[in-house]
Amino acid sequence: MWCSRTALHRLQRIAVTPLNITGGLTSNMQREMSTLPRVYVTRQIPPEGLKILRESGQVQFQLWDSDDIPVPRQELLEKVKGVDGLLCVLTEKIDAELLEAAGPNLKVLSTMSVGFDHLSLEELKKRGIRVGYTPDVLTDAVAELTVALLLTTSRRLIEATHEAKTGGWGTWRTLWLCGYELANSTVGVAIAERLAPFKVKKFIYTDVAPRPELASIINAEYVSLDELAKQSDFLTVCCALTPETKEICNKDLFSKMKNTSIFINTSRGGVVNQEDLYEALSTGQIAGAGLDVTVPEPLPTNHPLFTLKNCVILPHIASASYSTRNAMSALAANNLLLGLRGEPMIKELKL
Ligand SMILES: O=C(O)[C@H](O)CO
Repeated sequence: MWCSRTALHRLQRIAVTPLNITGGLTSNMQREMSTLPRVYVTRQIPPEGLKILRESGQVQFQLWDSDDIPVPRQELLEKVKGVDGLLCVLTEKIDAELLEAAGPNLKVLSTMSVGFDHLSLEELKKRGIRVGYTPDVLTDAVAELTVALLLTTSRRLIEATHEAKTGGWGTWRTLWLCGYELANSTVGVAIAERLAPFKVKKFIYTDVAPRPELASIINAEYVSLDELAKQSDFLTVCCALTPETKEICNKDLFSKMKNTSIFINTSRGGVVNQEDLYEALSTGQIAGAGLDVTVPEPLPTNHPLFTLKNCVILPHIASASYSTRNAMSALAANNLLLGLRGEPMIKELKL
């Protein structure tokens, strides 16, 4: 079903169901719609984004009308043929095969994500396709979840509720289910503002270069990755997955961490070598890990990491609040429309 605002408004008057839209169109309406840029949306995105697309009057779009399963690859390759714009989520691999299938009309790709490791940037650049993405609008939700995951892991909340529910709760014991406190700790982070009230002693961070404007807000010290590993009581990872950061959290890094340290990852599973992490957790090299992201996703339920009491695993929900997902959806829709109009996007990746 291809939708545009004008056609929809007129159709409301003749009260047909959406599925009958194409059949109910007059030839004028069909002509009007057929001149609009065609867009394929690979997921049933949250309502704010869909509303923007629908009411823009600027595009006709078709969508994979489900949030429960991703569009099958074969279907996607068919649907993108000849489109001018594509709005995708992080489950779609946008590579040479897909761009070939889409053909030369494709001028704009908009992903409803801050991460872009599912996009082949080189192939997009080669074809002059502009790329929109959704940074910033999810920062609060991700920071909140990171704090929740950090506290859940360090204070062993999953183990504790399990014990309470399954009869493990005997007498009050002096060291039972003890964890690690944020108070007086050193935290290597990008969520520092959220953690400041917990009386953290020191914030440290690493990046390709110091970021004094940001660091000064929270009084964080720039250190090397080695120092970050050595000093952090809580180490949180929030970098993009790129060839440079692939498996940057590996045996070498874990071996430098204190065995009382907690490792948190809310970025991409690919920045961690999971075998090395399993080793570090099971041998007591580090105290615990909280992961919102893994390789693969979903992580098979028989994966060794699930057997560890000191590993808390969430199903990639860091940005999952209603308001944030709607904001991401709206930003992705607006990026797409601006791109198709040849205007600067609100958030555009520099290729
Ligand atoms: O890349 C993103 O936008 C996030 O991982 C989604 O939660």
